Amino acid sequence: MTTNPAVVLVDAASYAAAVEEAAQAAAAYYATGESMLDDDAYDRLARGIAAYEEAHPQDTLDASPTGKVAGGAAVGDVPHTVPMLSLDNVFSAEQFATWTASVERRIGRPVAAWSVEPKLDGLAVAARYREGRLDQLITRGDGTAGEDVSHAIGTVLGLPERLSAPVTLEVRGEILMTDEQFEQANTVRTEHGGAPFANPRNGAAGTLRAKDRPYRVEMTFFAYAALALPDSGESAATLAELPHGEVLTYVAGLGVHTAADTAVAPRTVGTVEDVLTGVEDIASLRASLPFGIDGIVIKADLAADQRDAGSGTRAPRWAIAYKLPAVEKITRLLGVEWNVGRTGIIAPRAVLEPVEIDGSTVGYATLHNPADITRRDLRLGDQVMVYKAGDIIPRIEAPVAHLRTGDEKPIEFPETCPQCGSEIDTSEQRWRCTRGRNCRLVASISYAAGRDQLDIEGLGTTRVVQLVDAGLVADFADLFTLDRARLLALERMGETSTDNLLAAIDTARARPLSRVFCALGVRGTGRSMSRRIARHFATMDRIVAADVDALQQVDGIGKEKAAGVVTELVELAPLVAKLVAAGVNMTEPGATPPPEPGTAQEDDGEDGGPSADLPLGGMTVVVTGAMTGALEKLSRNQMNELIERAGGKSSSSVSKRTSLLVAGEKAGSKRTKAEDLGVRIAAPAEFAELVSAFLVPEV
Ligand SMILES: NC(=O)c1ccc[n+]([C@@H]2O[C@H](COP(=O)([O-])OP(=O)(O)OC[C@H]3O[C@@H](n4cnc5c(N)ncnc54)[C@H](O)[C@@H]3O)[C@@H](O)[C@H]2O)c1
Ligand SMILES: [Zn+2]
Repeated sequence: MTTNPAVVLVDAASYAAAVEEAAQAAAAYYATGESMLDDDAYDRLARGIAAYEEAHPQDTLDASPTGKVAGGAAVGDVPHTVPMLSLDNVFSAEQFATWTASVERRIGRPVAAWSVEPKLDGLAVAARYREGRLDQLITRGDGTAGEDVSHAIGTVLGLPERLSAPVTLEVRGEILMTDEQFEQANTVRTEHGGAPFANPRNGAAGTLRAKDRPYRVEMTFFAYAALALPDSGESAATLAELPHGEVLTYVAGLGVHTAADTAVAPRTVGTVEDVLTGVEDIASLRASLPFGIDGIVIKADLAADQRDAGSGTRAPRWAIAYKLPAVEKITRLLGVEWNVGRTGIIAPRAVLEPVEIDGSTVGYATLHNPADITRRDLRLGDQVMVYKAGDIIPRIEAPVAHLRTGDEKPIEFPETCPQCGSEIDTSEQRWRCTRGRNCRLVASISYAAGRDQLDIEGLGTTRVVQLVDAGLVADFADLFTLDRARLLALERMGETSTDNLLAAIDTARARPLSRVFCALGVRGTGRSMSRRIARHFATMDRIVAADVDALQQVDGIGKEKAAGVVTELVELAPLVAKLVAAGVNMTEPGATPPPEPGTAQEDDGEDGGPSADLPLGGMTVVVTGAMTGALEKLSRNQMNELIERAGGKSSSSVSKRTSLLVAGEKAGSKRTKAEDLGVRIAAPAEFAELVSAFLVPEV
């Protein structure tokens, strides 16, 4: 397990700036939970500060967070009877072994037993019980004194107002929000016009201190220690002598909540090896827990071992936090995509500024449903807290509302199905395309009939929906065998429109292979890639027969894409067979197939391959502005097809590698750029002449 690198501070000025930033962040973090940094960013800053101080001890500033509980930021006026300390950290099994050795050296004997428990990600509080009644709730503060937050008594699950026995003692533990409580809290807050909490920890920090709110939100307490108070009486001796594990059992018996009833219950073990097994167990359960943990705490279990190890000013020497990598980062919400599933469910997905979390780069997060977006008050451009642990799909916890600039924009919801264009059924929380399971079919047929594919005039989405709903087509090959009489029976299909449609479909039967292949909708093969594939293989048979290696011969296809295409083509084989049977053209005019493997390769003496004799052989051509003359009627896609038929490569942007810019009227920035770069520029008429032999009327 590794940690992210520390911030590197190069001089006294950047050190001072870092100290100030850390102090501000910690103050915000402990007061309201509204820090501008995520924990990982804060920890990297704090480590950078500590490293600088180690190299330049004389420069150390008073405000430095190093060695202080709560980074020196928290305050309070209720003294603790025994300091409430922080914990030192280790990040690996090796560091842990080094630490145990140092404890054992200090106490002069092996540690008798270890307790292993979750490091709960909330905030520490001390709950003072007098004769079984909850009397006072105090925060950790700076470790020596904390704030009185007794107003929160009664709002925290697991911290009963009455114990099952009239004992006097102080229970210490963590107050947090479970995932469910967090969701609940943000719902209530946004309903009251408030800003959502960025994550459960901030929610707990903000809620614990808040008074006089018009609503109540619930939190949960987990005890992890108990100690005697001055008037504890005879239980004082018991508490002072019980091993840690038994203290937890004792407080649980009094009715206080501990982690014992969770999947990561505290355990007591004898060896370092068993500790590490426990660490792994807890770490592996992290993603599935209904509350957040940020590590595992390991403690010497026996009171005598703890006493002999003692404590420093910031942390005890008998306990350590085995930190787990940060699973939350702040990043920006760039956009929302709406994807349609197999059954027509329309699911929003957040597009994020890519951020590294726990070793992987996260660029997307789930958003459940539109109501969820509204409820969480997410806006485009928001800084958001993103959570990703283990194999779970990354999710947005909440916007970091205090980082808003005012430039955030509302998220727009689609008005029609983003896949097929039909109406959306918004009656349930999860929106659904009214075409349901047929949505994909409608979309794939509409795509196949589209302008850049088979270009079937008169076959728009509405008509496709009609054909699909009437059960006349189950894939786009069925278009070619439509029955005139059944078409006539449809609503709004008179003789003329029926015959026009059938004629348009018949014309489409003769489209070049590049378009027929494009119509299949294989992932990653849009217009220009389909043309490259069709020109390379010349016939559908060869495309279908191509293996991963053969496909990689096509410009722009890497191993991964090739494998994807091969797999999809296997699935599409029945559709292709149906198209062949329907008499659809399966060859690319003018393309020469690659030599069959095994046959002697003909050497034409040029490395440019077959395209070398063509007028645009080896050239990269960009088209801009309005085409005129012989080229006037050609769409941009058809222009690109023409360029490729004539042996060139079409591109959409001008660069140093552009060989020729075809610039029509109203050519703008591309022309200027070509002039700047000295790229050859041709007018449409000049270009038409150059490629006249390839200017065949489009079939
Ligand atoms: N984002 C920010 O701006 C910001 C600012 C300051 C601190 N922080 C974060 O706070 C952390 C440091 O805070 P810290 O000093 O509170 O220390 P800590 O969270 O690293 O560890 C000590 C605390 O762990 C808690 N704890 C949880 N489970 C426990 C258990 N089973 N037994 C004992 N203790 C347990 C206790 O509250 C204890 O005080 C860092 O992770 C840092 O990233 C963030
Ligand atoms: Zn749809």
